[in-house]
Amino acid sequence: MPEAAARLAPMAQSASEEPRIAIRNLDFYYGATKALKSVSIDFLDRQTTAMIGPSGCGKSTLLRVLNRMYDLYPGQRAEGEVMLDGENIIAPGMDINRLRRRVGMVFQKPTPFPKSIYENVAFGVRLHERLSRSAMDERVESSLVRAALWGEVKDKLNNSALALSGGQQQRLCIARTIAVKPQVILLDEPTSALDPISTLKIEQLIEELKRDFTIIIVTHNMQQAGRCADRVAFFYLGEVVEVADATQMFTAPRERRTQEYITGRFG
Ligand SMILES: Nc1ncnc2c1ncn2[C@@H]1O[C@H](COP(=O)(O)OP(=O)(O)OP(=O)(O)O)[C@@H](O)[C@H]1O
Repeated sequence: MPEAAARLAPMAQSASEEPRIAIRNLDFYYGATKALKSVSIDFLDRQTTAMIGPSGCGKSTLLRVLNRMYDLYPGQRAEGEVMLDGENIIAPGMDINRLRRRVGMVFQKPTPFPKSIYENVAFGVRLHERLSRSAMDERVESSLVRAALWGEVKDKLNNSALALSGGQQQRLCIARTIAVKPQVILLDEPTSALDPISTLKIEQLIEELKRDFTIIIVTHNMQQAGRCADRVAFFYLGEVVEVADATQMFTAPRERRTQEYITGRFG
């Protein structure tokens, strides 16, 4: 790991069987529509879990619960337990700013701010921490190094982020996310708008980042789930049908519906 990246890494331990997030009996409603039905699942620390399933099965809804994005919309509500390090994050009274610092999100389409490359990374850090100029420079550099973008942008940090390619913009969004030192990173189909080379770079990045973060990725791409994930969860009609190690999921799924989905018989 390059020196700047090592400075950002909170710890270097092997993957753990400890759940970072433990969800029990989670129901989610869009008004009268029940989009998640009694979902129970653990997301393990320093592992990548892929959520797969046909369109409309509730994958994005679960991501939206994990950083309480639904809070902004009247009529949307979650019931049950979503424990992050022992704290129920869907309970009233949860500090949403603190939660969003702990749970970062990268969206399907790259969403850089219309600001410089430097400011894109520094902006979120300033919301949470007061750093000296040199400490901020160091944070920006280490985040860009970890997002495998530093070499491409180090001489143009003051240029607009919007002038970067789509793949570079997505890595910048990952740098922006890790700069605030979250515990969990949510990725909602992060490569669906990217070319194969950029996709490969993001997948390599995910592999590297899981040493320090709990990663949850939604993908429609079975090969991607196979390449990136330690564990895979199959969702269908708002329910978790099966959670298994990636190898087992793709070679010997327990449930008939999982097998039908991963072999392309529906979805
Ligand atoms: N804003 C909304 N209002 C009402 N219903 C919604 C809303 N967003 C999603 N839903 C419904 O909730 C269910 C789950 O949707 P969700 O977007 O979580 O599925 P998904 O598995 O992520 O699908 P996709 O793979 O197509 O992104 C679907 O039945 C969908 O129609």
